[in-house]
Amino acid sequence: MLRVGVIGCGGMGKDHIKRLTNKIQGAEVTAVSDVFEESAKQAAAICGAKVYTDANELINDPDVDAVFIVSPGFAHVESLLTAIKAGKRIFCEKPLCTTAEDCLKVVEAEVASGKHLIQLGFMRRYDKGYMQVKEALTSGEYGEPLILHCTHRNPEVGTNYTTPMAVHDTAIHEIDVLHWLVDDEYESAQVIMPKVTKYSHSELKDPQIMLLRTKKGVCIDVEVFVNCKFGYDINCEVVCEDGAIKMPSPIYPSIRKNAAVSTTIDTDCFVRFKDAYDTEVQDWVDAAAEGAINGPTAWDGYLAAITADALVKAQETGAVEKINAAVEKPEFYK
Ligand SMILES: NC(=O)C1=CN([C@@H]2O[C@H](COP(=O)(O)OP(=O)(O)OC[C@H]3O[C@@H](n4cnc5c(N)ncnc54)[C@H](O)[C@@H]3O)[C@@H](O)[C@H]2O)C=CC1
Ligand SMILES: O=C1[C@H](O)[C@H](O)[C@@H](O)[C@H](O)[C@H]1O
Repeated sequence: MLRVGVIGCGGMGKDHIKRLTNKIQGAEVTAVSDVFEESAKQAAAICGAKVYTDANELINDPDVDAVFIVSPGFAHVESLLTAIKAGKRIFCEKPLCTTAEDCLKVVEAEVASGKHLIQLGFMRRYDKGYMQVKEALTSGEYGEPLILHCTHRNPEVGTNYTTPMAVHDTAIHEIDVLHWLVDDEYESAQVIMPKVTKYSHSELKDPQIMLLRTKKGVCIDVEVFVNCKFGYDINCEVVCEDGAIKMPSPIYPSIRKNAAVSTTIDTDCFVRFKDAYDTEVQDWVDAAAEGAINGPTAWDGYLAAITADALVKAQETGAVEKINAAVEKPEFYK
């Protein structure tokens, strides 16, 4: 039984604790940590785990074999470096870190440890819809991908949510999954700012249109609209030489009533990607027995971060910004 310590007991943290406690085979939560003790106590009530307010103490607890990092992105780097030093297996929620510089520190530390320790929570690679699109692309039946049209729509966000977060907190999912889909790397980034919705606030330009070009010339547009109000609406269409592949939306009944037809749109990621979270976490637990990592790695997190940094710069300049890795991909990740 893999004994897991969870750092960060907020919305995602509690969702993963319930998952690890009630759904996942081969793991149990033995410790939880949060800087707000009450949050940790609430989480401990779910799983009967030990309560910490210091993440480093949890990481070094001998009853913790593996660490789940679900604190805010800015807090990931310290926990990652501490857990690598302690030789613990790690599942880190996205983003790996909020800057490419910090991601590189983590990559270098993991490589130096000589052990594959980190899986990153880019769960869309485990989503059935994205996997079906990738299967269609890999079949070769539709020729080369040319253009991708995507949306990432949230019903609403809080006043702590700022313009750069649309990139490193939200679009980071598209940044990772889309280059994986088309099996290519990014070359440049640009951001176009439409008229701001009345539902936004002074620190957030919303919506945004993010444009990415890959090294093979595939052009991608991602509409990020985090105050769309109508639902949690994730779409992806790949236009190819011999056809267009549209990712299926979640299936709900079509209701006819009062001379109208309606269906359901999810309202958050926890429902929309529930199966993907379950699959990625089970994969991480199962791989623990072999000391392997099958899912996205810290290097994937670094690649996402250099693209995110370019998009954040493009938010400010409005220009097309180049995307370049500071280092070659280490053999360790090949
Ligand atoms: N994969 C996905 O689709 C999603 C991923 N996430 C990720 O999960 C992480 C947490 O996000 P949320 O739960 O939405 O945030 P949240 O703000 O609801 O919860 C964060 C929790 O971490 C605690 N915290 C802050 N600093 C800490 C530290 N140094 N050590 C321990 N706990 C600390 C806070 O007190 C809070 O309880 C983020 O990295 C976020 O990007 C969040 C939602 C969806
Ligand atoms: O990771 C997530 C969620 O998956 C949502 O899609 C985003 O909109 C949110 O900002 C982010 O925390």
